[in-house]
Amino acid sequence: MISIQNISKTFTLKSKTFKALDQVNMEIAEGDIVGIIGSSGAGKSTLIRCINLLEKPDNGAIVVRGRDLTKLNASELAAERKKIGMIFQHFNLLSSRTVFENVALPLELDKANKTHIQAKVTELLKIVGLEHKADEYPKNLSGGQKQRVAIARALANDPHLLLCDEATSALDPITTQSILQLLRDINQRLRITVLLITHEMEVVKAICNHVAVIDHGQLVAKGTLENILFNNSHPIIRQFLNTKNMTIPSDFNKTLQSQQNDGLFPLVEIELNGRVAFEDLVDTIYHHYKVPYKIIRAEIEYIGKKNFGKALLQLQGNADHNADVINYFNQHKIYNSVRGYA
Ligand SMILES: Nc1ncnc2c1ncn2[C@@H]1O[C@H](COP(=O)(O)OP(=O)(O)OP(=O)(O)O)[C@@H](O)[C@H]1O
Repeated sequence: MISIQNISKTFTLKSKTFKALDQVNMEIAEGDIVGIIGSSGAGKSTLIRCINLLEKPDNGAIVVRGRDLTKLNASELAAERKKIGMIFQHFNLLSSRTVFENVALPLELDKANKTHIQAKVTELLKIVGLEHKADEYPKNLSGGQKQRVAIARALANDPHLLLCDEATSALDPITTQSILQLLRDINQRLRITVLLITHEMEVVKAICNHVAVIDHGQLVAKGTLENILFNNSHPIIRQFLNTKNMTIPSDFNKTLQSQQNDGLFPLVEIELNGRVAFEDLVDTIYHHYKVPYKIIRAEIEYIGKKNFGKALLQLQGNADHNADVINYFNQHKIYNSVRGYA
């Protein structure tokens, strides 16, 4: 268990002070994969760096497995830090060392013997799928491979916690997915708690079971991914959700009008928030409100047992019945907007 208790951090630059973290409280259970999401400058990196005391918080406690890291002396802190791995956006590998030597570095610093280093590095390179690259130098690796080396290095001292600072931000989408899968695999196989910071909701959705949202140095929301998406009216959360309008297919767009006229039906875009299953929603529209409909587009995903996403529906009932359906959306806090009539 990691308990972040009332952490604040102020930076001073040219006699100006800036509060990067403001009384942040957070509990992280062992085995969780927690995503910390926030805009640029929100304080994500500062928070993650406070957890292993790369930044010393102004006040508050960082309690890791029962010990408050802010109260430890230098050698005690060094010992605790060994059990907290960290990876970075730009990998931070040593270019003059081979893949094997990069991964071996923490073990060498720890004065491990050669036999142990050989066995451990071989095992770690196997976990990250890079046994065949042991003798390569970082310059000959792809971004994804470099991050795998960095992950292997971060695991060298058998950490219980892995901190990931924008670990996939420099990678393309496919490589991002493979690194996220590797992190999930490590979390499950090695029972390592993972804390990752990102500005991408897709990263959070891909692997995190808990989410914390940080804005201007304050924790503005935290909970399971399902809960965060369920209570999605917070402006910062909305900023991270795909709130762009759906594209209306060209056949509908051609005849789209802004006013209701005879023979035209409203195109209603809805945002599913987990309160109503899409299957039940369309069933209600048809059977309860007796409104025929067309599903023009739908981008729906299940997270846990709840569905989220968007759909564009054409309601083909009479004006009163269509209005009843829209009222039903409003009652269930389903964001909706009439995009036009076609
Ligand atoms: N060492 C420092 N000295 C002065 N100000 C700092 C320092 N580190 C961070 N800050 C400031 O603290 C604020 C939070 O920075 P931080 O890097 O934690 O944000 P972030 O959410 O990780 O942003 P990004 O996603 O852009 O990396 C920013 O305004 C930043 O300029």
